Amino acid sequence: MRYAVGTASSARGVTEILSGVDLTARRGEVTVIIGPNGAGKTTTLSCAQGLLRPSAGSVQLLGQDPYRAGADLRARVGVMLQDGGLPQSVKPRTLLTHVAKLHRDPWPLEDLVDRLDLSAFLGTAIRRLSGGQKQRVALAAALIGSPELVFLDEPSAGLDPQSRQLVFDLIDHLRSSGIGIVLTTHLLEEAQHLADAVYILKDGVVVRHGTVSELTGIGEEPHSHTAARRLCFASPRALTRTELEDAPYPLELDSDANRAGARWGVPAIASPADLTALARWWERSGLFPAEISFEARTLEDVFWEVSSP
Ligand SMILES: Nc1ncnc2c1ncn2[C@@H]1O[C@H](COP(=O)(O)OP(=O)(O)OP(=O)(O)O)[C@@H](O)[C@H]1O
Repeated sequence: MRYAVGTASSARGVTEILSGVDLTARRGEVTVIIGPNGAGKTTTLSCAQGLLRPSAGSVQLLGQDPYRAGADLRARVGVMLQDGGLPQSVKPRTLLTHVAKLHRDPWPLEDLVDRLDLSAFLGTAIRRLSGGQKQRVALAAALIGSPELVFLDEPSAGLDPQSRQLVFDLIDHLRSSGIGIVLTTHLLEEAQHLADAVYILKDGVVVRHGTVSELTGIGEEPHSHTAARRLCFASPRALTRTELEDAPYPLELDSDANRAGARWGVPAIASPADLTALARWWERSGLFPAEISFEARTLEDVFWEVSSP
């Protein structure tokens, strides 16, 4: 799909926000969209939900065009927006009970309350709740209708570790119940942990997509000769600025300081030639690493690789 908006600021009067997003989310899977601020994640979700109409391409939501579809389709989809979108003067119990009544087969309220630990503030007006409490109420509101598919825009933003775990457990439960989940997050560790499929968006374009294993080159084919690896080495001494600038690849400092014994990471070693380039740099610098190893690459490594200019 593509999505363009008319603005006064651009030369042609139109700004294209999404210019090549091809995304499929499956039932019983967690599809995670990641990307820097302004990449187009929320816009993608809004088009997928039928809140915005793509200017080109098409969107199918449970087999229908969400922009034209009626209330029947909306009732089958749960949505948690980034800004909550909750009525501020209402109490969570009133809100959830009301929304439940709009659905044929709602999620039992007490079960949702337990899973999201809402009981302590069910009777407090939403405007008086903390940010993390509001997030959990917004998630409950997205789920109370027992949707077949849910869109969650940064569901764990601002949550403390315990609440985040509750949300993870609930997402696992949704997945194992066969519900499709599409979510955005800035927490790459969370994306790596939760995702069945990952889409990396940059400037309105999907620049990479696949399973975590496919993107990081780990997991399914650990001995694949083509998969990039992260190399770590322990430096026998601190590296000088000139040496760092001369390195054939950007180095990441894994230790707390650049000193003797510090560990350094090289994110993507993809071939023996890359190793040779690194060894040549060690030779030029008179460095003989005390230890060299390969590490599994993370989604974060891939993210930095594709988001650097
Ligand atoms: N109605 C609009 N008119 C003009 N520009 C818009 C409009 N809506 C969004 N944009 C721009 O589109 C781009 C993508 O916005 P979007 O909210 O989809 O990004 P995002 O990836 O969700 O960002 P974040 O991580 O900050 O939430 C941004 O540059 C934003 O300023």
